[in-house]
Amino acid sequence: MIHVLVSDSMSSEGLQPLLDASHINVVQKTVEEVEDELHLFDALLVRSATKVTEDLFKKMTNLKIVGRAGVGVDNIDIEAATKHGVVVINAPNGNTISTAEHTFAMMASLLRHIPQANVTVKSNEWNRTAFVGTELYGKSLGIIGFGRIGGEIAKRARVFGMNILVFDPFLTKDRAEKIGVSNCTLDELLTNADIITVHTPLIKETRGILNKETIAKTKKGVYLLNCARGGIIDETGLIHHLENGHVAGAALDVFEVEPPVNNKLLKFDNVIVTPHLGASTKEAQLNVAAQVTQEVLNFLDGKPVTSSINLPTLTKELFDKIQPFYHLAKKMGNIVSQCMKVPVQEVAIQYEGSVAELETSFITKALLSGFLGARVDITVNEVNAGMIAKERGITFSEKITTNNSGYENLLEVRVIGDNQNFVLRGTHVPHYGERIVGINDFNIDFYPTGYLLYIQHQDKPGVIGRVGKVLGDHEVNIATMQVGRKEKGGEAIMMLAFDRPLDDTLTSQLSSYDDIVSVKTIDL
Ligand SMILES: NC(=O)c1ccc[n+]([C@@H]2O[C@H](COP(=O)([O-])OP(=O)(O)OC[C@H]3O[C@@H](n4cnc5c(N)ncnc54)[C@H](O)[C@@H]3O)[C@@H](O)[C@H]2O)c1
Ligand SMILES: O=C(O)CC[C@@H](O)C(=O)O
Repeated sequence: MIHVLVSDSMSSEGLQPLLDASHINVVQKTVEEVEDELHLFDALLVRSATKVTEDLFKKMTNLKIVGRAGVGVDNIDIEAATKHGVVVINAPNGNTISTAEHTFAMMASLLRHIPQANVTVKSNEWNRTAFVGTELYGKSLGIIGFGRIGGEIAKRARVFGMNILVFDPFLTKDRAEKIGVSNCTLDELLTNADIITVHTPLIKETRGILNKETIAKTKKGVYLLNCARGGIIDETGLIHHLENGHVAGAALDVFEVEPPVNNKLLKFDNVIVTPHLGASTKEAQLNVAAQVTQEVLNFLDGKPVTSSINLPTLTKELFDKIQPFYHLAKKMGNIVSQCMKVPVQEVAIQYEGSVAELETSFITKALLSGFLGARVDITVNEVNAGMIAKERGITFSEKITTNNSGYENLLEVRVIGDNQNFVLRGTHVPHYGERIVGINDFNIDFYPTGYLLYIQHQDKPGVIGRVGKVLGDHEVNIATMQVGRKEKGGEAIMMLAFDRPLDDTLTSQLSSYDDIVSVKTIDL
């Protein structure tokens, strides 16, 4: 049974496919309510209320995936997720329209004083002169962060006859041209905009992008909006410029601390606020819940996820192509690790032939996770393999080569360790399967599975017979056996496969023979 915890409120219609799956147990409770059972859950679905911290990852020892029903993942410690090998996915576009519409509604409300006027009429006042507003038409709207939401706001603003100024350091010329906007510098936007709205993620570079100094560069009487994340507009800086009258008004859906506690911003008549409602529509909640549900179901079924934050994203088509190499790479990493029981400094992977045209970074991570999984005592997978390698001082690299060694596709891993190097080559033959075709300088051909015995020996008469006799004496049946040598009478190797693990006494006995250089067991 797979256990999924849904710890924030979510559209039950969106969650329905998870609720319907007979092999999945869905628990809809807060983290605090299931404190004693946290170690059971395979998947966690959240909105913004649950704080997914390092501490929570430590408690959720079985966790494999966190699904964020929304865009912003600032409530999830991505670094900790990666370290613990947990995939994080989000629902990047399910609430774009709702948030753009909310921002627009806030902008219109701010300039026409609708919330304030509403309160007075309901208090039996009829004060028309106090609420003279400002038109949006002809005004310059500065959009900081021109992604999905920023783009939708621009479309709406154009219909309202507004001029659009955009600041986004990552905006491509193509996208800007397609939407008909031009990217300017932050200073140009600040000095020319009548209204400024922020739509970036909350990251180091955007925290306080509008602050006491930058707001001072804006036009006197500017209007500011934040429907993205609290902290993108620094609240202290904003308060300063509301008090001195430089800012004419602000509309805030988000706060540095939510819900706001003793927040001075709530005292200004020209500040209008909503309780983080940008994505709160029936449509957006259904969209985001349905998106993460589908992604989590795909992931739990071993299918690719398309909106991962800490994994390369793959389409189903690409994933199907990669899968054979993914499994081969994982086994190759595992074999090398078991053959090289010494400290390792470098793992270099080379791709040749058709495999080189695929998303090799994913295959590299699979190989690395196979390699590290055999030598560290924590969960290692494609998510955290790079980070764990780095922590342990192991550098890794990948290279595409145009060499042609005769295989349709070839993966080669070269591992450099203390006084020892090891090279392994593998290929995947369609409709036939994975083959290991080279160990160091030896050509060989075996199927990497089960219990293997790798023997380095001298190419002399009687060695193979002696190995066979020892195994026979111990009643061990050899499933398959491959031999390889460089030259007659020189160094040679054997790779034997068995149906069950071998005793240490047997491998010690084999190692004691003069013509046998080394004996290594490999369990796959
Ligand atoms: N209020 C809500 O309920 C609500 C709902 C949805 C999203 N959000 C917030 O809105 C944000 C934007 O959502 P989106 O879907 O448009 O995201 P997005 O990823 O499509 O767009 C973000 C844009 O910010 C830009 N950016 C990054 N760093 C920048 C910088 N230093 N300066 C300027 N621009 C920068 C990126 O290039 C990108 O184009 C999200 O991160 C989320 O925090 C809030
Ligand atoms: O869960 C919510 O309602 C807020 C979501 C929103 O902030 C987001 O980043 O997608």
